[in-house]
Amino acid sequence: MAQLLKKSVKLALVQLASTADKAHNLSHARTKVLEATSAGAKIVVLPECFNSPYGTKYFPQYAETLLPSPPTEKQSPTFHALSKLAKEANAYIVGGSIPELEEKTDKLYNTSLTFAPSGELLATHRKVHLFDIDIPGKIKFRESDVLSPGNKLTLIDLPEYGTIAVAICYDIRFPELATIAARKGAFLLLYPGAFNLTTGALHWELQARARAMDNQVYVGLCSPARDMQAEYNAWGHSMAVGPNAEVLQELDEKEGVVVQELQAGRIEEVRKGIPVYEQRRFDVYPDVSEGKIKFEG
Ligand SMILES: NC(=O)CC(=O)C(=O)O
Repeated sequence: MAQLLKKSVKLALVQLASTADKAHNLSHARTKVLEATSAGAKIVVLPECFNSPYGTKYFPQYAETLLPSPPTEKQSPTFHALSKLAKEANAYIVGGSIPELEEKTDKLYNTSLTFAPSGELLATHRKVHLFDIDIPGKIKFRESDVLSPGNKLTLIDLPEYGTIAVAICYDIRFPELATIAARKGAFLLLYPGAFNLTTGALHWELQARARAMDNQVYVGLCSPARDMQAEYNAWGHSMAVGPNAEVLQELDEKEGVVVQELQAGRIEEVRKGIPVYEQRRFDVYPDVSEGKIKFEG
């Protein structure tokens, strides 16, 4: 059987310290991405809301318009900055996420853009599951007060390496997405995400390792660096997890870059050792990757 990851590749998770200044954030992202690609990374991931503060009141203020595609420089400076950077860095860039305004409907989304080394936009993922939680005395957050949810799963073919899946933060809590992506052949699940001091301590590593373990694939989580002056304090701890659910590398809460080699053949080795892939009982329960699944917007 063909290997899911066709050849070994270095993945970079760029944990950025972002500010309220979008232009600064974009140029800082460029510096850190080039640092990662100088270390050999060919797939580079940025954090959720990497060019703005994270919070419902900021989404309208920082939103960019992506449709019709390609947008003008004025409609989306981030689209153009990332496209140019992918070309300059000669790498795939999974551009974390940005607030998006769809002008036609006046709806806002939390959206991730992935670019090829040619600078071409390969895929757009709008966060499917909105982050609405209320843990008394700890944290209340309601993305749905201002955002609308995306309506599709996002699988992206990187011709030299194989298929990756991109989803955003709270999406990781819904294992169906990960399972469908893995059964459709993804070797890597990527989640730009900004957990916080409450949920990060509880679930960040657990979610990453669980998605890797359930599916025997690589998982990458990329957070903003923690800023205790900001209203929302991100957890940090960007991490790369292997197909045996082992944490391969993890940052602390400060700015930093993980560069991790993903090994061709490792997924198959893990699946051979613990062959749950062949032991599933779809005669007893349904296969969630079968049936009606939306991949197109
Ligand atoms: N910020 C998120 O979308 C999700 C999160 O913080 C959590 O699931 O916890």
